[in-house]
Amino acid sequence: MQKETAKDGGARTPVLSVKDVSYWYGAKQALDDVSFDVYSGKVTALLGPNGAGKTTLFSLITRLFDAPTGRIEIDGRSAADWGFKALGPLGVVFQQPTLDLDLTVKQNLRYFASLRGLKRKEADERMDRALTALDMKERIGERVRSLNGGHRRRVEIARALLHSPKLLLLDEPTIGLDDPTRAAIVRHIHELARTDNIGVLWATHLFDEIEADDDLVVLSKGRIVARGEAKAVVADTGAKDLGEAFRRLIGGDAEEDVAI
Ligand SMILES: Nc1ncnc2c1ncn2[C@@H]1O[C@H](COP(=O)(O)OP(=O)(O)OP(=O)(O)O)[C@@H](O)[C@H]1O
Repeated sequence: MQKETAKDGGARTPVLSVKDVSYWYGAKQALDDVSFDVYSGKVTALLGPNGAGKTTLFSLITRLFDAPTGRIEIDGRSAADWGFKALGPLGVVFQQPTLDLDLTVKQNLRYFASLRGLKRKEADERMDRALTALDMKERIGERVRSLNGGHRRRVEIARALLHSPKLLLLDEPTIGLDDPTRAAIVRHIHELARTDNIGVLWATHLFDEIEADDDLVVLSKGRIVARGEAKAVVADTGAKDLGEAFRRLIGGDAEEDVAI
């Protein structure tokens, strides 16, 4: 597994390591030799326009598909060697919501906790903690149907945190939300990464969701075109901000829906 030297001189081990991964849908290549790492306590933003390959990458990490080439390790374990056990340290929020609208927040979370094998007392404690971190504790008894989009998203994130994952995958979790709600979720996730030492991989096409200290992976047409701390990527391109850096990096692949 690749290691990286931290600023204090110590080696840090990635909680997610993606190495030389390629993927084809028939003759169409969606990912081309993709390699990067995600570290504990940090948000890694996966930035790319529509069609760059972000969802395909998430499908490979979560084992919805098998990677025909390369290796993916979560907390040092590859699913190729460990099967679905390798996914234990993983929490996921997919693009499409998957809550049961007719159940309350509590019922949804309890159901998920039981699938994860958590005992009732432990599940309730963790539920409490995750909902508090996301400012949703007061809504625990409400039916999900009565919540707005932003609050439903927070419940999904709380659910993904119940089993104390070391790695959290978020596939464009703020899609369809208004700006203040987006900003609140971005802030919560960055705080969670720091306080709970979780490695976060955040797929997005919105520059304002990325902080200067975040790690950044820029994906274009299935290939990584830049990788490093966001501020270093901006400095390396000589751009004035991330938006300009991104346009320079992806050139003709820039699309209008990639927003500053
Ligand atoms: N089931 C499929 N069959 C064929 N091609 C596909 C399939 N799914 C995705 N692709 C293609 O693979 C490439 C990567 O798609 P992917 O959905 O991973 O990108 P993305 O960055 O997640 O985009 P979006 O933000 O729109 O979800 C695109 O060119 C897409 O058209």
